[in-house]
Amino acid sequence: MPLLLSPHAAARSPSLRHAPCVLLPSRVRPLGAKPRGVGKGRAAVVSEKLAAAVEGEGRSGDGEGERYDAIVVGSGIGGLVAATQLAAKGARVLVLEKYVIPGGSSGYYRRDGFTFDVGSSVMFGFSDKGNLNLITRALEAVGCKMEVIPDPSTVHFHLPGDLSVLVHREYDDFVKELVSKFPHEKEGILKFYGTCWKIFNSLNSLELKSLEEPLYLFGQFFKKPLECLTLAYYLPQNAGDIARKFIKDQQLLSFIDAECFIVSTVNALQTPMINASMVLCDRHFGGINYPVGGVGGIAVSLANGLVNMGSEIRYKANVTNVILESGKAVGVRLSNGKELFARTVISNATRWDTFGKLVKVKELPEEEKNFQKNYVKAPSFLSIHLGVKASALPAGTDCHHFVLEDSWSNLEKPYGSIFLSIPTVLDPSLAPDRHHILHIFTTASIEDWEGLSRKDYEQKKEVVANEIIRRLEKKLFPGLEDSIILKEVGSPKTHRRFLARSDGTYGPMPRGKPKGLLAMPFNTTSIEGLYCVGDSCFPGQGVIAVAFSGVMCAHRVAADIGLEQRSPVLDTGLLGVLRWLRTLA
Ligand SMILES: NC(=O)c1ccc[n+]([C@@H]2O[C@H](COP(=O)([O-])OP(=O)(O)OC[C@H]3O[C@@H](n4cnc5c(N)ncnc54)[C@H](O)[C@@H]3O)[C@@H](O)[C@H]2O)c1
Ligand SMILES: CC(C)=CCC/C(C)=C/C=C/C(C)=C/C=C/C(C)=C/C=C/C=C(C)/C=C/C=C(C)/C=C/C=C(\C)CCC=C(C)C
Repeated sequence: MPLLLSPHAAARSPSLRHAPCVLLPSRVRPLGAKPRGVGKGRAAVVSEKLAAAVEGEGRSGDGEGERYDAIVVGSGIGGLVAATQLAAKGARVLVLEKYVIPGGSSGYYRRDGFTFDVGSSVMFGFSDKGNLNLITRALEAVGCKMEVIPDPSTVHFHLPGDLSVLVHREYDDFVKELVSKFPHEKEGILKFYGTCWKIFNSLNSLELKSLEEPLYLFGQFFKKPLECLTLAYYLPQNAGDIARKFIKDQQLLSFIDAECFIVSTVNALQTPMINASMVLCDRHFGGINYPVGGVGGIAVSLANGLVNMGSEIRYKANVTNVILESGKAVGVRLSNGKELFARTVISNATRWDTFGKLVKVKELPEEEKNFQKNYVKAPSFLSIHLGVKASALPAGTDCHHFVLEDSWSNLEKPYGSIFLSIPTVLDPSLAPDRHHILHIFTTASIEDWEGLSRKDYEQKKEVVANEIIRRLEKKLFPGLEDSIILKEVGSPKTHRRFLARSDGTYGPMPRGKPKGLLAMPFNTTSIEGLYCVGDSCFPGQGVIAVAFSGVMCAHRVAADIGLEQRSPVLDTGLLGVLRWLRTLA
């Protein structure tokens, strides 16, 4: 019978708590490591170090009295990339994670032989070419390489009016498929996606570092003037406006809305053109690649790499305050009262949590008021993890699906559209033999789940999840319900609690129609020594997006603590101009 347990409860059991050190890393090959079974592999050594860190036996005891170069609050991909990039530049970093394993919404949990990804299984940036393979590069920076499985089809869209579009890995196949559905819009299709390629190629030609660091930024303008000007031109623009220049067919425009919605939780008119171009092209350029062993392996590898480079990560370390001295961030206080000090503090909590909870100031800084004027918390989501008998899926089933059955007007409504990933199509090792994982999620807001008794809450999870499963059974997989052997449902409250995200939010979304990415804050904050990283920083939601925010943050922090070149005069000028530009949005 279905189990209704918190999906994250698994990681609290002592045996599973050690799982990432023993099992996931066995699928992670540090660069140059000996094959397994030849001596004591480096992976094993790294794993032991992580185990020690998890147990609180890291290199420097409890760390009280020490002063780090940077303390990172939170070990989401944004926080881990910032931490590992800094460690690779020679900084001494301490990562403090409230939960028991790394990864945040890119974590994992195991149950009854199934390895579930907590969040998305659609991985961009994991190829071996170009400059935008930021996940591959982040791992390489700490000496790791993960084996990946190429996904032959990015997403299979099942849309109103029985419109079915499969996004093939090969761009030409995708265009052929789309043109076959909208032959009268062939030219518009080529022009819209062609514009995306122009932007993507510009992005991919740059060496990606902090856009808040003038020596780098001006250097890039000098080396790649056309590409930088192209990006500057599209920075304040949105995908929906560009699409409307070339395309008239309303259904095709709605398809582009759905394309944008799955990466930004808003329609195309609200999705920055640069972000849309990034995902609509990288899926064909580098392709979508799934890490063998599950998405959770990325965070475990980064945490391993961090420890291996002489820095630290501590779990069950709940930061309650950023300590300010004369208006400067100098350290953090934990819920157990311990204080830890550093030259800089980097928060991977959302900006709402950072400035709503961790930083105790009388008034919200202007910069944050501006952020909250432009962005609201996107709804949270309802997630359903299923273990099913393989017989439920027809042969050749694609890995990722997006389902919106009846009306385009439901696209952005709570429970309106359904995201579905079946990672076992690519990596069968995630489930017992002859079984699959179905990870289903749909947007839902926290208000809908508050104020219920325990019994009503559990009942509601069961009712809402069953309705979503019924819809999938009707649209895609007849007999699905009878094939379920394991079911776990997470509500917005689950996500708020276990991901430590305000209202369980999926990320920031524009309050109205944004000026592209112009209003999105970078990593510095109005508090000296305090930086933010993650999806409430430029360029927003997405694992690869937060990885970029981590790279940018590490570069800016490294310059500020003297590990990279800087010019204080140019810094003041550029940061002032960027602050002013944000107020124009
Ligand atoms: N929002 C979601 O639920 C969700 C789902 C799927 C994928 N994703 C992807 O992941 C991205 C988010 O990555 P991210 O790097 O911004 O961060 P994240 O939210 O994934 O991770 C933040 C980490 O910080 C920890 N944390 C927060 N407050 C803390 C505190 N006070 N003390 C100690 N630890 C604390 C959390 O436990 C969590 O592990 C999203 O943009 C999205 O693409 C998100
Ligand atoms: C500095 C100024 C003002 C001007 C200078 C001009 C200049 C040089 C600008 C440079 C800009 C740069 C470098 C911008 C870089 C932008 C990048 C790298 C953006 C990346 C965006 C990535 C995104 C948005 C990725 C999103 C991915 C997501 C959300 C994936 C998840 C998918 C799902 C949740 C869907 C699951 C789907 C199914 C169907 C199951």
